[in-house]
Amino acid sequence: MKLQTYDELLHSKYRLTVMLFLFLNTATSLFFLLNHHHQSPSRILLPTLLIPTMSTMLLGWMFLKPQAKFPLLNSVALITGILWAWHIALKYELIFYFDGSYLLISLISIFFISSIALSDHLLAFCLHTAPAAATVLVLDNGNNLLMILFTIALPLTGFTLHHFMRRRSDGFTRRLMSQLYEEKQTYSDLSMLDPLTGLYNRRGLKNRLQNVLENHSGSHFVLLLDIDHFKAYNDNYGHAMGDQALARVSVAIRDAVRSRDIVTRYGGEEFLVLLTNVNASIALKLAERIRQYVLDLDIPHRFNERVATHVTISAGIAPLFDDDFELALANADRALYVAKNQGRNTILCWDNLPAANTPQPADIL
Ligand SMILES: Nc1nc2c(ncn2[C@@H]2O[C@H](COP(=O)(O)OP(=O)(O)OP(=O)(O)O)[C@@H](O)[C@H]2O)c(=O)[nH]1
Repeated sequence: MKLQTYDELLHSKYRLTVMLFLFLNTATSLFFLLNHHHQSPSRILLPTLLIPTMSTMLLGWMFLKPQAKFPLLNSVALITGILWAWHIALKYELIFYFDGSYLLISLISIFFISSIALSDHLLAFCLHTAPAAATVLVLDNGNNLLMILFTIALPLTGFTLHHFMRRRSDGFTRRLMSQLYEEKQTYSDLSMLDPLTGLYNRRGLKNRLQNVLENHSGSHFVLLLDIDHFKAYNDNYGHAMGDQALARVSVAIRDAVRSRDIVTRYGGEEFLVLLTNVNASIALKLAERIRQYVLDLDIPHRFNERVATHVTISAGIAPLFDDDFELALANADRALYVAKNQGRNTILCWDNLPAANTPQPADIL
């Protein structure tokens, strides 16, 4: 799960909260409307009519446009809270006997809606309950002060504590998510690199190649490079020295090309460079520069028979046509094969191969 999807989850939770809140307000006000006494003046119906009208309109809008920005929960909570307070005040005028129960029941109803729908939204909870609580306190005129204060304080204290606990756990989840995401990113990056040389491995190449091909721009060349007589180097200088030579050759290759070129350790002592957005003559120049840089490393190699007394490389180069990487690779491989046969420390371009030099497996020295 990405951070983005976690945010999406929170967003959809918020949307459901708003919808639940609107639904509960609609249901409660409809209940009051249905239980309306026929002899009561119709003016007391006004707030009870406004609540479901506003709520159903917002609900309908949220259903029809699920991607749209939702109404601010705090504003909706405050408006419905004021309408409920108005409803309580109007209805209180009609009650001729008073034992405090009407005000308490009204207050508990408002707290009931808030507790179910707004448990994760302390501010909206306060905005929705405060107008009714203040109205009840004023209308009660101190007769049931203790009882009303208790009815207000108990849920409020509970919700405040709940809110802070929730914020702590949300913060923890968010930090954990971003740490996991960063670690995943690091492992993903590392899985694309060769540990000995720090160059891309085949997986890294595949990933980068995909990006290059998606951009559809320019012409690209595949350059396949192989260290000459490396088996003899290993056999005579040891595997550890062989590793060192590989690492140094990798640096030389990386230094010789441009930052936009993709340098890969393609096999043991074989490298692949994808020269991007380049024409044939520049591609050849870059390949030649690699050959020279490797030679300039002056890594002694007495067993590089008939080539040089230092480590050298041979390379085959081929253009990437029609995004067909496999074909370009096969052509570069063919050119490399011929370059090896022509004496090594050589760069050969695929379209310059002499016809007679069609490679045969037995030709490899
Ligand atoms: N030190 C070291 N050697 C490696 C590594 N990977 C492959 N090699 C060696 O590279 C050598 C490749 O030898 P070959 O494929 O026979 O080719 P070559 O001797 O370079 O001969 P040509 O390519 O024909 O010039 C083998 O001896 C492998 O053991 C590595 O990571 N470290």
